Order: sequence, then C-alpha cells, then structure tokens
Amino acid sequence: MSIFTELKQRFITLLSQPNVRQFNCLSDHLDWIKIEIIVEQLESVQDSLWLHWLKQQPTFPHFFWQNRSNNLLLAAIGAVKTFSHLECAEQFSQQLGIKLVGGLKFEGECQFILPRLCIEKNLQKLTACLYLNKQNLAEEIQTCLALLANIDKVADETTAKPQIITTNAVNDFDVWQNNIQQAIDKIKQQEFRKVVLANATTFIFNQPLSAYDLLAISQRKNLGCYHFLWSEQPSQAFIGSSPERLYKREALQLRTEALAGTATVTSDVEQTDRNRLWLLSDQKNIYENQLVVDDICEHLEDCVTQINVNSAEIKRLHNVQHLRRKIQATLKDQVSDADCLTRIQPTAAVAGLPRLPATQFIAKQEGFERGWYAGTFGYISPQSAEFCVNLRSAKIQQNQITLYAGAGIVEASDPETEWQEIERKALAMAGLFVA
Ligand SMILES: C=C(O[C@H]1C=CC=C(C(=O)O)[C@@H]1O)C(=O)O
Ligand SMILES: [Mg+2]
Repeated sequence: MSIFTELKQRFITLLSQPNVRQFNCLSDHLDWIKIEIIVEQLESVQDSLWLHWLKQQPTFPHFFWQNRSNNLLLAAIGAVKTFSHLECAEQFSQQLGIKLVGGLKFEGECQFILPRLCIEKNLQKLTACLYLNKQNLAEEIQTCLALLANIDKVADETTAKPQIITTNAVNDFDVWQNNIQQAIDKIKQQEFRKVVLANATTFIFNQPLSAYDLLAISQRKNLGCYHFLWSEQPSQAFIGSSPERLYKREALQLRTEALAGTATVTSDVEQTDRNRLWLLSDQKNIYENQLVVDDICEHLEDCVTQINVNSAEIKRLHNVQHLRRKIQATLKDQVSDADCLTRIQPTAAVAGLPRLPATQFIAKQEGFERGWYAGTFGYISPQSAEFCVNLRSAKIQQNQITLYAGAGIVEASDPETEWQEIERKALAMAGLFVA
C-alpha cells in the first residue's frame, strides 16, 4: 500500500469517529482541531514523489519546501487560514503551537498559511496533519473527505519535451551596462556601498510546462540546495533551487550566513579548482561578501547576546561556486521570528547596503517587479523556524517561464563580468530545459 493510500484510509477512519470534536484538539478553548498521523519508519521513497503527488492534487494552494541538508521536507495543500501580517501569523503559530508555512516577497508582502493538509518528513519519520475549524464542523469534515478522496493519486513524470519558441530578457546588455554604471556612480557619491541588480528572462514554449516536473529534475541536479514551490492556482507556480539559507532558528540559537561572491564551475576540474582558489583571495568578491556580513550583524546587533562569524569557505554548486561565511548567534529572550525575518530579509546578498537606498535603486532601475524572487520561503513554529532566500528561481505561467538572476554590484564591478555571472546563475534553472 502506498503511503498516500495509508494516509487516506487512516484519516477517513479518524474523521468518521463520533467524538471528532474532542479528538486531538489543540486546546479546548481554541477554534481549531488538528488530526495527526505519524509514521515512524517510512520506507525510502524518491524526493520527487512528493512533487508528483502535489501535481495530482486539485486543492490549492500548493506549498513544497525541502531544506538543503535534506532532513526536512514539507508538502502542503489547501489553506484553512491565511495571514498577510507577520505578527498575526507569529501570534497564531505561538497560540496553537503549530507550524505555518509561507514567506515574504522581496518587496515585503507577507503570505503565510495554515494548510488544510500538511505532510512533514523528517528523515524517515512522516507526520501528516489535517486542520479543521470547530465552527461549522460538519461542513469542514465534508470538505476534508472530498480532499482525501484524491490524495492517493500520484502523477507520472512526463516525458514531453517542450520546445522554446522565443526568449526575451527585460534588460539587454546595453541596459545592464548602463544600470551598472549608474550604480557605480551612486557608490562613488556614497549613496550606497553595494546594490544587487537582477535580470528577468522569459522563455515561451510550444506547450505548457509542468512546474512539478521541472523542480523534480532540479532536485536531482541542484544538490545541496533548498527546493521550493508555491502555487496558488493551476498552471501558475513559483519554483526554485537555492543554495542560500536566510536563517534557521532552534529555540534561541540562530544560524544564518553571508553567501555572496561568485566564480565559475565547469566540467574542467582543474580550472574549477583554480577558480576556487582565486575566489578565496579575490578582493572584490571578499568585499562583496563582507558587506553582507556587515548588514546581517548590524541588523541583529540589538537582539542577540552573542554573534560569531566564521571564516570564508566555498559553497560549490553545479554551475557556480560562492564565498560563504556562516554566522551563529544567540537571540535574546522574546525575540520572535517576525523580528528575525524583518531584520535579516532582504540581506545585502540580494538587496544592498544600506538597505533602503539600495532597494529604492532596484525598484527604479531594474525594470520588473521581483515578487517571490529574492524573497523568502520557509516555516515558523514556536520551537524552530527555517527560511531560504528564493534565488535560482522561476515563475511559470502556462507555457512561459521567467528566470531571475542577480549579482552584487560594488565599486570594482565590471558590467561584462557581472553579466556572465548572472548568465551562469540562471543556468541552475535554464539548464533544466535548455539542452
Ligand atoms: C542575487 C543572486 O545571488 C546572490 C547570492 C550569491 C552570490 C551573489 C553574487 O556573487 O553576486 C549574489 O549576492 C542570484 O542568484 O540571483
Ligand atoms: Mg557577485
């Protein structure tokens, strides 16, 4: 029996019990019921199973998130409550003692949900939770039964190979060069020290694309990355495979990082190694990274009791390698995830330093709205939280995909080199469909 068939049968049995109102209540005085099923030893399945399951679920939104150390995977369908204010989401999560999933767009818009059904996999342990509102319970049970009717369906990975018809970038090289020159002028005039500029490239195909299939391919190719998918309706989704952690919190222990500074990775092992050594000693890249460290440390300063910055190391990916400095801190009591998110996001790895003039420059010059690109996805809960930075990502709408990639611009930046850098970063997604 598949795990989904097992969950379906067990949930239907639980929902049919006459005492469901009392069953597994979060707390007597609250409006919500949580019905939980735990499978301690899930047999090994491929990570793509959860995406192929989501692909077949008619209940939206869909949320998928897998951390880069691959010991936590979340797959959720439906929303019984949505939050557009971070503090409200945080308060609700604290009050009920539960996880909420979602994130923040680059421009700051907040979207968290309490899913109808949330499946969480921690290594071999699986926890599935169904949430129902106690008011109008009879109706809620019917809605859940309708959702459960379909949860044993899993899609096949398609073999279809959509063909590219046209490609169009928001900024061509001339515009890019001009934007970088303007950024460098502003840096010289001391309006800011760094700004991260991005491009958006849209590919139109001869047939619709499956976000689920693309992300499943990416899971196999972009190792050591967070993988995420957010879809509010059929044939539209935002997906990505990002190397960058925004932060991970366990109780008061906070782990974050400065990931910035880039060199190429190719099939030439020796050249890639020379690039690694060059990156570790290149002053422009070290400075680009240092500004991210400064930005994070400044924003966390008054809410931590200690903070420690590790020396630089290399985070190696399929097409590029980055400078990374890990940062550990202990939060003061009462510092919330709402605090952490608003302080850390958007870091100088995606916005700039100082944050405000850099984001104003981006909004004015870049020529498109970033939305979920360079935003963050993850979860909050009273015990822990974890978020990634939504890089190496794409928006899919029917037969179109828009890829996003950016680069940190400092005074020593060269437009041509930065252009090559964003082209290589875009390969994390483009490499999945461009032969
Ligand atoms: C902004 C992006 O990358 C950031 C993360 C790592 C290295 C970066 C850099 O070297 O410029 C960027 O700060 C992106 O991938 O779109
Ligand atoms: Mg760079």
